Amino acid sequence: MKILGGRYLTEDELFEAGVPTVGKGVRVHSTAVLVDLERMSFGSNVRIDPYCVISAAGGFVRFGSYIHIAAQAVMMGGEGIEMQDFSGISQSVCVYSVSDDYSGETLTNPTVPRHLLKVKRGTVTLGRHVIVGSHSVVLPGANIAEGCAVGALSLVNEPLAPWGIYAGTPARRLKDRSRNLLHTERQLSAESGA
Ligand SMILES: CC(=O)SCCNC(=O)CCNC(=O)[C@H](O)C(C)(C)COP(=O)(O)OP(=O)(O)OC[C@H]1O[C@@H](n2cnc3c(N)ncnc32)[C@H](O)[C@@H]1OP(=O)(O)O
Repeated sequence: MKILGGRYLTEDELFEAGVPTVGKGVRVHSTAVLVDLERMSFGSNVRIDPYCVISAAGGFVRFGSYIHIAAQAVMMGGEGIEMQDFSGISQSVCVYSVSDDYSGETLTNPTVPRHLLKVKRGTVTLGRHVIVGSHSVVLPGANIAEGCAVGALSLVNEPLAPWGIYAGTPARRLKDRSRNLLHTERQLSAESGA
């Protein structure tokens, strides 16, 4: 496939740049901005598309295997973000493990000295087989359990129970999600000899 504009960096380049743990088949687009590589880890078959911004500063960002981060996604891992195997976020999804306090009790934004801020913090885990639709926002502590799908333009502000299809602002459970994909996962394992 010919691509005009940027290129995908490989796992070897990431390792040389300082990521301590990188599996096989990892591709990170050269326009993506990754902050604090030493606090990141990558399983195998991870793809990060153009213009993503991913920060592990002060926390961590951990990617399992078969992970897709679509273009222009933002991940703020100051408290810690984990994406488990086969999870993915679509274009322009924002995942925050830290957020300013919007109540008006304190000043906000990172130009202000830290001791005058009251930042909300909470690790975020996207469980196995989670997919989050385009332009959604995931707030600190809003863990998304295994097997969930989140619709486009949703706000996830609290933990979601497993194997549901959720959507809306705030996200509500629409229905259960099929588990047939687990058969396909077994097929993939068989085909790849894993
Ligand atoms: C890397 C990539 O993946 S790139 C592609 C990115 N793709 C996306 O972002 C697509 C995400 N998909 C969606 O948002 C879908 O609408 C889904 C998965 C949430 C639901 O799809 P379906 O299961 O077909 O449900 P359906 O369209 O029947 O909708 C069910 C109800 O939820 C509502 N609904 C569907 N999607 C949303 C949404 N994103 N936000 C709010 N409400 C929604 C529908 O209006 C409908 O409401 P009603 O029962 O009152 O009429």
